[in-house]
Amino acid sequence: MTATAQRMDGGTGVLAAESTAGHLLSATGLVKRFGGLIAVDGVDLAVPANDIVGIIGPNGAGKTTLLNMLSGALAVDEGTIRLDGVDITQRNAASRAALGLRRTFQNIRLFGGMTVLENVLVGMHVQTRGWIAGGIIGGWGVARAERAAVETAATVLTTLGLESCANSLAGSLSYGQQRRVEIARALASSPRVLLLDEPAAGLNSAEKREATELICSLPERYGLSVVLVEHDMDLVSDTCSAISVIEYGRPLCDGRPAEVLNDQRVIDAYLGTAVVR
Ligand SMILES: Nc1ncnc2c1ncn2[C@@H]1O[C@H](COP(=O)(O)OP(=O)(O)OP(=O)(O)O)[C@@H](O)[C@H]1O
Repeated sequence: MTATAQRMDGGTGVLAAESTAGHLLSATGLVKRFGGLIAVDGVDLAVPANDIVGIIGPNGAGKTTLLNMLSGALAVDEGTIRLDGVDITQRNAASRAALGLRRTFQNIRLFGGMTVLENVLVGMHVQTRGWIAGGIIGGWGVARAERAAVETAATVLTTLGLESCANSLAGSLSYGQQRRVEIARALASSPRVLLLDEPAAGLNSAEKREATELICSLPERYGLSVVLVEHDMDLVSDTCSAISVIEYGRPLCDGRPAEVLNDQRVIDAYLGTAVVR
């Protein structure tokens, strides 16, 4: 059974506005205003452990704003975000990252003039600082902590099929490989929840298939949950066990992919035609 098939058959996630308790990541009543514009208006989210949930909606619906609030890049105007039951609403992005909430960006943000390995190590700095401090206190020495970080980064690159690119400049890689490096960079710090903002944007169909396989494999391989914002409905329906739809910042509906992607409200607001599966 492929990773995709496993998700389609075995996903247990339920994204339910009425029940966010007991989930790894949950948000209730999130609101974000930009002046007079309400970009996110009362959105709830419930992400079970080891699951993949999707957030879809038309351009400008508020999906990236929602991810920015979850990651801590944007302050929340109203609402509460909890990670494993702990209220993280007032914590900044670095603090949330240290607790295991990591993200990738819609626009690739690699350092093109640095190697792939260096990019991954930079992304691990929140954790490596801890390792280095622990190393000094425990008598390890900085060099050993740094070696451990390099080994972890190299292992993630190998797992993602990027070992042969480790010493290449990130800017010299194909678009698909760069997106993969972004995910590797987030994975190297052992996140508990990974927020992916349009990971298939700009990919060709072969790269999209690879991205689908990779995303499907993440919960089992890394013991994490994924929140996926994406416009590619094949990727969404092949990876997510539950989808939430937002329109004009407000929740439109949520449920399993087959239900949501054939819901007339979603077809009218966003898809145009049903996605029959
Ligand atoms: N920093 C900001 N200042 C003012 N308005 C903003 C800001 N960021 C987003 N917006 C507005 O908030 C609304 C939601 O934007 P957002 O980028 O979250 O939508 P989206 O669903 O991610 O869109 P897309 O699918 O095109 O990426 C839009 O009307 C956008 O113009």
